[in-house]
Amino acid sequence: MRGPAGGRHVRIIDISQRLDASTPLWPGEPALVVSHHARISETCSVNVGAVHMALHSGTHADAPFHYDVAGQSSAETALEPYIGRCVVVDVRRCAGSAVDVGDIDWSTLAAAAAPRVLLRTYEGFPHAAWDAGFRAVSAEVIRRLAGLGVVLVGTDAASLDPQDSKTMEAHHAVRAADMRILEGLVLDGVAAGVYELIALPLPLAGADASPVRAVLREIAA
Ligand SMILES: N[C@@H](CC(=O)c1ccccc1NC=O)C(=O)O
Ligand SMILES: [Zn+2]
Ligand SMILES: [Zn+2]
Repeated sequence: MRGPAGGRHVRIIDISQRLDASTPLWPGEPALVVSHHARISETCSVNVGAVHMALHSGTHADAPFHYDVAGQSSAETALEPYIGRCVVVDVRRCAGSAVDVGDIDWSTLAAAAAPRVLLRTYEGFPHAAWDAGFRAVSAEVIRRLAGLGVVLVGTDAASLDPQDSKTMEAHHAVRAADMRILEGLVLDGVAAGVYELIALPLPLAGADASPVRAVLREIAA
């Protein structure tokens, strides 16, 4: 089938938050501002804008530099982890404050043979307000995923570690296994299963995170 752009028609599921002044922010972070320093008028032929945004707002990729003083910035990190086969795992029934080893069906996960794992914790993404009680991920889950060869872990929560964490155990387990992280995904209505993920960080020099436009493509059966 041919799509509007003339290419083969594949269903693309956008799993990115919309970025505007009401996008929920980590407490104390600066609000997103898109400003315009040129406006179409009699003397100017174009609109031209600039953006000011917190790097851990919206759907984003943490760069290793976020949790490692010697880690790579968004500009330096390889892109391979951010494109390819992934599995969406439904952990909505998880009862604790963090996704634990017992909340995951490991045999189904291993059978998916996907080097990228996205965890769906929310029934519905909290677009209207910051959710301080988001569900973190235990470091043991990260270690188990690393043991299966997973190179990227994503979550619809704001972070892998609890908001008040001082130890950042999940992030450090990610660092130990040199994995990559996506946070703030929107997985509402996304069925558990295997997809192709595309979620590329921008080559922002020195940045500890980058916004991504994260999408899933359905894999033809
Ligand atoms: N750990 C979070 C982000 C984070 O820690 C953070 C983000 C913005 C402002 C402060 C933060 N942490 C600090 O105390 C993350 O996983 O990306
Ligand atoms: Zn982050
Ligand atoms: Zn993080």
